Amino acid sequence: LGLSGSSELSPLCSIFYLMSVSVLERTNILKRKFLTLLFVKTKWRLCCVSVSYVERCQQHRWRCAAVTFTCPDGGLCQSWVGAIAEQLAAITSRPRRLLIYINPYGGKRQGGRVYEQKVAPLFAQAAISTHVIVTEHANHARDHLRTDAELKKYDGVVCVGGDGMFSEIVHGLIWRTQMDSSLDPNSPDETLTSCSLRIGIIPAGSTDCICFATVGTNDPVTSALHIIVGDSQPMDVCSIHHNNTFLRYSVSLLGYGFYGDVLTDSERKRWMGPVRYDFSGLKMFLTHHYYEGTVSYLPARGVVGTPRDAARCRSGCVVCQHNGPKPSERAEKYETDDCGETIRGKFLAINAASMSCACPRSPKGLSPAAHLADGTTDLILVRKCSRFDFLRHLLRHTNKEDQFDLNFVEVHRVVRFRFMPRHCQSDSDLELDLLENGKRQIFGQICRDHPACGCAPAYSSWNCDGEILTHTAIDVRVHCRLIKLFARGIEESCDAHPYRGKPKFVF
Ligand SMILES: Nc1ncnc2c1ncn2[C@@H]1O[C@H](COP(=O)(O)OP(=O)(O)OP(=O)(O)O)[C@@H](O)[C@H]1O
Ligand SMILES: CCCCCCCCCCCCC/C=C/[C@@H](O)[C@H](CO)NC(=O)CCCCC
Ligand SMILES: [Ca+2]
Repeated sequence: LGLSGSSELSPLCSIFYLMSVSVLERTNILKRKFLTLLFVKTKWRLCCVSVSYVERCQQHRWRCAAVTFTCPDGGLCQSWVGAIAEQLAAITSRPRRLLIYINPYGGKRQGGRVYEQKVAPLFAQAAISTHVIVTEHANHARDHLRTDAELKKYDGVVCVGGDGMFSEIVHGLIWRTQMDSSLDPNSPDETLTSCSLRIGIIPAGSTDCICFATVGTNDPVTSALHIIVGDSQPMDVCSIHHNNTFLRYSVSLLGYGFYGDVLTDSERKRWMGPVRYDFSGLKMFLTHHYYEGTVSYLPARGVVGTPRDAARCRSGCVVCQHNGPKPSERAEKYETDDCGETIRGKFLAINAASMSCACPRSPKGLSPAAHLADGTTDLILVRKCSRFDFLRHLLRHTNKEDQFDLNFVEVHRVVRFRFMPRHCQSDSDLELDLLENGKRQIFGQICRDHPACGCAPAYSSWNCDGEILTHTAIDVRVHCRLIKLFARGIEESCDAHPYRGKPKFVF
């Protein structure tokens, strides 16, 4: 059966479960329509073994397929089943028990249906036991993971929802892990402990950028299959602090200015569903606000790769392997005053992308050459420019042109950065600010909504993986490979893959 050695990437594709391996007696076969043909063709008393496996399809999608082997001898058939069962039991990376959180209100509100119809049957066939919690309010999953969940009982945690739901799981798990290690999450210099439980994402949100950028598609069945085969993909996480107080973690986009404003505006339009981002995106593009401030950053040293590379982070990425955490280096403390480079200016957007942030809206992402697990984030600064130029920059996220090849855009690969909005910078600035704010408090809302008056707000908000941050002055630090996903990174072009399409069986 081609099961000898590691079956993970055999020409049979990944034979991934045994639950559906069944020995069917003649009477059963008669009842099953799909096997009628088999029965008709065969004259002997018949035994069958059905083996399910993963088949690669187009655009990084995976599907479950099955092949049925027939055998005239019941004893031989049982020994096949025994041999396959032994091979599967030897694969320890596959999860047996999962804790699952479903957000019934994410994206198009289809999370519950998607799970019941597409995912639960696969988990059942794969003999994975599940404990399912349908969340009742925001932060339900995070708080349950922080304190109540009996994590020892599980091999992984799965969220059914979007990036916001994933963020809840990340916050719950990281917090719990640091508490168990007696670490202080409020200290930005703490070397955090990596979470041992892997996280699975069944995409059912509006952007689903973490799923898209780690799997290559937003497809619940594909994600379920990556969980079942026990894939593992480490991921960087940024911690965000304000005055030595922990605010949040970020794994994808941390954006001030344009993306912060889009998020703030779109939250008021949640009832629209995913299309809210298009409305708010257009509105904020027309509003064209810029923000003043100072960005200081520590460039990533001794790493391979730059944000302008043509190479992409793909399954088994050598850049991630090379740059992964090295005990002495990653424990290094950066002195508070040593913040490498400083840039002061007027920005339409300040974005930090810890991974590509590829999503259906932008298939190559905000920073196409960013890496999932290299311990760095790409800091993208878009300076004040004309609407026309900003549109050129934005549109380049959706085509093959380089969005960084513009004189008002710069990008740096960093391990830590800080942002200080201009009006927070000094006492004299603060006085000026108070004076200006007096006017703005009266006109603030009007000015946000009526840009024609020419009075722009002084502050934007940070969009942290789709959540709004409460502070503008922040200190951001990358923690290399703090979490792991049930994923393997995007595989090289599926169409060129030797195992794509119908597998060939050698008997
Ligand atoms: N039962 C619930 N009721 C209300 N809100 C919830 C519930 N469960 C989770 N949430 C919150 O809903 C928010 C959005 O959910 P989710 O991320 O699943 O979808 P989305 O925002 O549409 O997608 P995306 O994040 O991909 O743009 C999350 O921030 C989460 O905290
Ligand atoms: C006027 C022409 C505009 C063309 C713009 C195309 C640019 C698209 C880039 C998309 C980058 C998405 C980054 C992902 C961020 C997620 O962590 C976050 C949570 O789901 N989503 C958003 O904030 C939602 C952000 C949606 C932004 C539109
Ligand atoms: Ca990274």
